[in-house]
Amino acid sequence: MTVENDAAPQQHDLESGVVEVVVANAAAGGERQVALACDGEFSDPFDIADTKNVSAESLKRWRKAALVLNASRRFRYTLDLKKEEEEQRRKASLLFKLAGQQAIVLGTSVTPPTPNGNYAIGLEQLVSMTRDHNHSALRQYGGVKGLAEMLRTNPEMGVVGDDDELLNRRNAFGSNTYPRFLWEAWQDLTLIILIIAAAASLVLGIKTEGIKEGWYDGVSITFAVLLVIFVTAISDYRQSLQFQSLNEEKRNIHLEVIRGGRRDKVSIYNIVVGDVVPLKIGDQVPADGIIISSHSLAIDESSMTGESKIVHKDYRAPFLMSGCKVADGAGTMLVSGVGINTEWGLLMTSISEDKVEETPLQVRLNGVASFIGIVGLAVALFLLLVLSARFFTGHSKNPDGSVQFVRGKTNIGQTVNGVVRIITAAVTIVVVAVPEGLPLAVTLTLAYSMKKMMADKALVRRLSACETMGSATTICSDKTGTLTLNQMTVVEAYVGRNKIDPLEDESKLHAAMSSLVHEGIAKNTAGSVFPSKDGGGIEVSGSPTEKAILHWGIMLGMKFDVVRSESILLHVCPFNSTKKRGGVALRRLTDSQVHIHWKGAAEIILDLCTQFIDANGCFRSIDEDKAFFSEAIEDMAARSLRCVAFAYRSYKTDEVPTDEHLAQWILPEDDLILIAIVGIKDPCRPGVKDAVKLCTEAGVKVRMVTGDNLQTAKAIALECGILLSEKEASEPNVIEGTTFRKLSDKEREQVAKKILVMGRSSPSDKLLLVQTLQKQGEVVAVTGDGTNDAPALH
Ligand SMILES: Nc1ncnc2c1ncn2[C@@H]1O[C@H](COP(=O)(O)OP(=O)(O)OP(=O)(O)O)[C@@H](O)[C@H]1O
Ligand SMILES: [Ca+2]
Repeated sequence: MTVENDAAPQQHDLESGVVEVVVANAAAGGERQVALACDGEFSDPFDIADTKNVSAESLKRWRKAALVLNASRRFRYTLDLKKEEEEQRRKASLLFKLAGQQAIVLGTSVTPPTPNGNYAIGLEQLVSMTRDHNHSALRQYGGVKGLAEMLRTNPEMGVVGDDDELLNRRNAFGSNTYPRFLWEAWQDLTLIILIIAAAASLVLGIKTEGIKEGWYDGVSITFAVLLVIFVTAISDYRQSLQFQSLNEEKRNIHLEVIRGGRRDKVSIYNIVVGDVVPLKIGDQVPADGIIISSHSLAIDESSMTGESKIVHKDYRAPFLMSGCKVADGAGTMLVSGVGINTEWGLLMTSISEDKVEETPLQVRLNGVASFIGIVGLAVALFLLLVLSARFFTGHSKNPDGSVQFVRGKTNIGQTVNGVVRIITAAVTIVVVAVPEGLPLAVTLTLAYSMKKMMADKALVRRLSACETMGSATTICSDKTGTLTLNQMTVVEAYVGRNKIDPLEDESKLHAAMSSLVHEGIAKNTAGSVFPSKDGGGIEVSGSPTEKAILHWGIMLGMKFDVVRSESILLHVCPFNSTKKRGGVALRRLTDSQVHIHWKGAAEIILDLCTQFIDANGCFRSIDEDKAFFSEAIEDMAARSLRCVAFAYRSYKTDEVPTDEHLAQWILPEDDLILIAIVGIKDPCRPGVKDAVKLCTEAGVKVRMVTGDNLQTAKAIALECGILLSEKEASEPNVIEGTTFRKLSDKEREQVAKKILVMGRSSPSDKLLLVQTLQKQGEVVAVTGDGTNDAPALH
């Protein structure tokens, strides 16, 4: 699913932080989706935790099947998710090792490349190099550059990307899909007991009462059993179909690739070998590949290795594995393996899925049903023993008073009849005791509610979420993208002390000044500007905030490609939600000067500035004017604008770290010179006010927890009814993340309940609030669309 998010680098956040109920927003054309989570398991679509029932022996037994009946439905009293997850990770890492050994058998020696159709390298060589992380092979193929050449792709422009070429690549190297298997199982103790009982009744009935009368019991039990089996099977089958389509949807991540110099959004299934894919924090590595360029790139490989370990990747460790997450930094990769040819694909085909999950209520009811069944069985056995003992010791009498069994006198036929009567009584108890319909009723109810929610365009990933969500007492919602539309436009801008009005009017700016503005916008961005497909206009990619800023740059007359080519990037410190700023270091080609540009939350950047540039292009100390800038920011924020500031500093060329130390360079952020401040409008989502009101009336308290400026948050909260009046908008109802963080545990508990708006919160502040509320017995729902919401959602 595509999630547009403002917090810069997250596009597939949902995949990184999933999430119980996913509500697709119909109004936004299904493009935007909001995730709700309630206290549950944190897994992702590519997560090993999705898979169950893996064992070495059962590996062999997996069959492809569409019909999924739930295995071991009866004897699970609790959902031990933690343990399950651990187990799966263990199994996954085992498989991973096995796969590794397999690869070794394939041979790690470097085979010279053999041509493959249009390409100078064959599938086998690519696969073995990628899977083994074979550095010497990569070196022999000429590094990532040489490999790109062999694969007929350009590290900057990507593949040409027309349909024919993509098809060729798919034919030569496969496509990025892999077969999935469902774990077929149906085995249900109560039903088995009933089937045996039915058979027994049939035999006994016919034996005691003859064919004509005796079949009633047996056949009616069989009928009941069949009815239950059919209804359960049909509902499970439909449920599994729904889950299948849902999973497909969930896995169908859309991501940016560079094709023909443009940034295209394509489905993960359409990635081909040779594609150049930009990666940023929160993204998932969509296929196996090799790094072309990277800046502080760190990858979370826990989904592959089972150990939760963040690995740093650069030209020294250039191999990326599909299915892993980008934990930090940014980079671009060259795809060298897709689908079944990746480590992940291998794993996926060997692990089955048991998709039908149970809610806690279902598990408990199943437990009760099983328990009653077992008690019934035990009582029946006990009865059987007692009656048999009585019968064979001559204690049971016929209605006429005669003893039923006398040793030596009663003939075999009569004895058998007596025993059969006893067994019939026992079987009757079993049949009566087994409450088969109980779990079935719950399954049907849930399936029905799921269907209803689907009709409302809400995908329920975890059935238990419906139950838990129903008892939520409070919602912690993020702002950007959930309460607001995440459609941003710059509506106000200051360059130096000058308010730019109209926004495209650069005429009052000093030339040096506007060149710095252009440099800051075009170089310090994770977004991009490129000609649109039809050739006429231009397109802008990136997070909504980045897009808004780039659009403003274009309005000012910035030529993206020209500005980009005027300097070389030395180092990037990508934006993240904790620091709330991102920076780059660049060397200008004209005068070899090194500039370090920062861009981020306005008041935070302003605090780092010691100077600003005045109308004549001269540097001036900021001391006297700081109040002016602070006021400008406050004023924009109070009108619900998001404020972003630009600043820069120059740096001594000879102090720039050498190439091998460049990756570890911590960009200096003191003594900055303020360039510009912009106010970005992000309108409230229509209907939010009513939704908040509905929640409040239902007794669910809505709180806003946002990474944005407190004033902006306050203004939006007033707009959408989370804050009812200005009067309410004071501490502790409205609080900054840092203030909340610094409180003692005790104070925090007192404050947490009162918080309605929390601004400038880091991802861990969001989590802290949720945990504090949970500690007080609240059932907390979390909504969010960004990686900054992931810990709290989890
Ligand atoms: N690409 C960016 N570059 C620099 N600064 C940014 C960028 N995007 C956002 N900011 C700044 O960081 C702040 C956003 O922080 P964060 O990502 O934690 O919150 P968010 O996801 O936008 O909001 P919410 O938590 O409500 O969804 C903004 O107020 C803005 O000033
Ligand atoms: Ca958000």
